[in-house]
Amino acid sequence: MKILLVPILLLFVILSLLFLLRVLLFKTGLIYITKKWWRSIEDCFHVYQFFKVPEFNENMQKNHLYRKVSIYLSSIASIEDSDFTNLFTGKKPHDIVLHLDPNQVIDDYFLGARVSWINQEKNDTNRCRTFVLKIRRTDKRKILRPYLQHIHITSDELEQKKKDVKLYINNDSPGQSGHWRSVPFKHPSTFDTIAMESDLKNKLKSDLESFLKAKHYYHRLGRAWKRSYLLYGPSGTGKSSFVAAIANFLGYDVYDIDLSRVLDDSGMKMLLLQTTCKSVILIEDLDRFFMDKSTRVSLSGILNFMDGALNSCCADERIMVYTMNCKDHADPAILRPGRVDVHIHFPLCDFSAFKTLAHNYLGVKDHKLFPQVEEFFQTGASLSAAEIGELMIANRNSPSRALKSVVAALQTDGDRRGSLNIRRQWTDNSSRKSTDDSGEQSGVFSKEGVNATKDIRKLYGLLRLKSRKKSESFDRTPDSKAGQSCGL
Ligand SMILES: Nc1ncnc2c1ncn2[C@@H]1O[C@H](COP(=O)(O)OP(=O)(O)OP(=O)(O)O)[C@@H](O)[C@H]1O
Ligand SMILES: [Mg+2]
Repeated sequence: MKILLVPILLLFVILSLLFLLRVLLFKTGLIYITKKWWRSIEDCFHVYQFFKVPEFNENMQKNHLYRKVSIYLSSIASIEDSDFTNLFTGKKPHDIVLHLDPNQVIDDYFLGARVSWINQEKNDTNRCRTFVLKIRRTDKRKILRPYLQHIHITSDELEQKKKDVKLYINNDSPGQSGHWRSVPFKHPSTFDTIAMESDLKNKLKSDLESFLKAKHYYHRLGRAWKRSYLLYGPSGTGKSSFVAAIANFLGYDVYDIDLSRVLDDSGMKMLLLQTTCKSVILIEDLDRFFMDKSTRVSLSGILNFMDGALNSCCADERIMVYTMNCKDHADPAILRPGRVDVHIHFPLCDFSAFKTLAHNYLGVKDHKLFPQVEEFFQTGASLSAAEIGELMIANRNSPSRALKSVVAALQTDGDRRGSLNIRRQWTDNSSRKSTDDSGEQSGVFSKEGVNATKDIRKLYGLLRLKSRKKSESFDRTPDSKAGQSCGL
């Protein structure tokens, strides 16, 4: 027995010592000191190359690579883990930016290799600042080019995200065409705040994302790298808010064209020429253009504008958005595939959109009045999201009162606009397979309805209750034909 006790005791002592050592290393920070020592020993066995990125070139012009490296280094994880770092407020509220201290060194890892950056600052009269990249000679051939490319791409993306979005408004005066005025774009609308079928919303988001990646594809086809969306539907259903959500999602500036202020077709061309890439170009209420003959722009002026026909450099990386209340008055030439890639219908509210609004505006996910509200929607009554939103804002302190006021408003929805909006569809024609390797689709993204006479509305509502599941499926409507015609 005694013979066994000694090794057990020994094992216990060894384990306790190891445990204590672990606590000592990790709790006191000795592990970092050990790692540092190990690294400096390791460094002795490698040959390094140094690459300087000075802030200015020999002509004292700014070196853009310096700015990109600075943006990139502020974003990498190792700056947060470094022994010390400078914290500054960013451009946006609550934004905190990390900056290297003079002569601070931080590590970065790329394709399994470790590189170091030194923020070299000379305290002479010119206060010349340089980033120095230290890279192992053995890694240089493998990673230098892709690493620099990675810095370019990452810093561009970060800049795009941080950029203040601007709203441009055209301001033509006699003798001065193509003049834009800008103001900061502060619209808070995002894809999360828009009440819209989540499937449709996700499809639109991925449509935008795949467009962004399709530069080479468009150029290979000899086409302007642009994507155009037609948003149509009754007033107050979220068309303008959706444009703001697109701009906020992409970080693109918005150029909002007021056709009544454009002097002529050449003014229209000048406006397009003055827009910058990475922007949303918006023409609101395009249907009014066909009814209101007072505008000085001709149909061909509009068509050329939509095509970005001047040349692809002034239509590249643009999202064109047109809004309308109704497509009926639009010239078919405007709606033809290529001019409008995607048609999105914005219907009046249905019960599911109402629930999203109740959640966003009142913080309510469920309520005893919901079944009553649903019943009204099923009998064809409906209101626009704007109308429901206003009622909810006015009664935001009392969800019950807010919902009662929505019920009362649905009760008095005399013209039963909602009955035109009964069936929900995502018209997605499988024959319209994308030819775009980025996976983009053209088509109609719509909720569309059928006409029902006043007398059968109630009956229809009951029937719909039974056949609801069927009507949720993909369906074809006159719009889906339009979608087919847009097919890629
Ligand atoms: N689908 C929606 N989701 C969330 N809010 C909405 C929605 N539709 C409208 N709203 C709210 O209603 C108000 C008006 O919406 P918006 O201006 O986007 O409508 P619109 O379709 O552009 O109307 P119009 O055709 O009259 O220009 C906005 O304040 C917006 O917040
Ligand atoms: Mg609008």
